[in-house]
Amino acid sequence: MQALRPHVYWAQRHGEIYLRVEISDAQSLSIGVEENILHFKGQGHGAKGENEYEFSLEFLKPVKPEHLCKMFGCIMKQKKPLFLAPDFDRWLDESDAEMELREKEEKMNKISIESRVRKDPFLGLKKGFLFMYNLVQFLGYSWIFVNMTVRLFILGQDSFYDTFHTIADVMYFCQMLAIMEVINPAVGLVKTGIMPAFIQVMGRNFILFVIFGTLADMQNKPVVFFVFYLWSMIEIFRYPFYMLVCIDTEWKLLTWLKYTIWIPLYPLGVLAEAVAVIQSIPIFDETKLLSIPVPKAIGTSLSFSFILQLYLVIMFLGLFINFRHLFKQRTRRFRTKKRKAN
Ligand SMILES: CCCCCCCCCCCCC[C@@H](O)CC(=O)SCCNC(=O)CCNC(=O)[C@H](O)C(C)(C)COP(=O)(O)OP(=O)(O)OC[C@H]1O[C@@H](n2cnc3c(N)ncnc32)[C@H](O)[C@@H]1OP(=O)(O)O
Repeated sequence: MQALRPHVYWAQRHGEIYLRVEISDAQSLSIGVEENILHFKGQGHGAKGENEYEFSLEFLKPVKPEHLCKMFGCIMKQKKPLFLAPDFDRWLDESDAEMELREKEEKMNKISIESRVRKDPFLGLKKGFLFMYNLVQFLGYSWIFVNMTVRLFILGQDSFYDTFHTIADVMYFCQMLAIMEVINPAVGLVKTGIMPAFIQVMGRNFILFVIFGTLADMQNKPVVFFVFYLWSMIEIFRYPFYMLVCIDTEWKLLTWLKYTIWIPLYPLGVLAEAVAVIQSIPIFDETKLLSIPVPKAIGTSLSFSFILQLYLVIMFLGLFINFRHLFKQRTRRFRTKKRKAN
């Protein structure tokens, strides 16, 4: 008895080929691959009633028997045999297939990220700590910003002259606490570089503790107002943004502000700090405060103003490093968001 060919439905997706052989009550099935040829043999109820059915299919490339389902590209070498029909139930056109592949990849990525995240038993504690840290900073800087704004409205320009005496204690507290921003990436609490945080925290603390803190003559200058106001203006957006990060939430407007408002504020902040440094130079020269003693052959002492002139150069280097860092962070943030939206 000559074996008959069954109806075979064929569908191909990116990494898989589906062959559906239309035989019911199939028995004595023998399916195998030799090099690039698939052999099928079986008995059952098919297109010509109860019979033995068999067919062979030649593919373009050899197929390992253990990888029967792992074939790529256009795999059939011969012209489509007459008994082979497309299986539209499983059929995906190219864009569907691509989309399915992308969805699969995204699912796998999500699973791998989730499993990595789940591995950290202290994650809740870390997030709780960061949330509290950001909350305290937010409250501190909000108090500074609101206080300065209210005083500006009530007293006008007069408020410029006693900013330091009204605000300094809270600013000292917030800026001391901000040292955590260097420690956090150092101990792996936040995944970012230490350098930008170090530049910012040390730069600000230098102005606060050395320039304003040690010179009483600097404390009633209007420049204090501008420095403190510019610092607090970014922080009232930055810390609530971080707080939301800690509870896996996002407010789009806040994200946009956090990643955009530094563009005018950072250069203005550095400019205000530079003005403060320049204004302090004659005071340090006059008072000889913090001057460094040198061997008598060279002179009596090295004025601190020399260090300040050096600091002015370092400051613009710091501005350049951090501006570039903030710009990169911004591009990364909005590029990732855009990709997610597409
Ligand atoms: C005596 C020696 C001195 C030596 C130094 C001399 C240098 C002198 C130069 C001084 C120039 C300083 C001038 C400066 O004082 C002027 C001003 O500040 S003016 C006001 C305007 N300022 C700004 O706009 C700056 C704002 N600051 C920042 O954005 C950051 O503080 C900065 C350190 C610059 C960058 O921070 P970071 O690298 O952490 O970037 P991101 O904010 O994007 O965060 C990265 C990821 O980490 C997560 N993260 C970070 N911190 C926290 C936190 N506290 N809680 C929770 N999560 C946190 C964040 O979410 C990011 O993760 P993801 O991307 O997944 O969201």
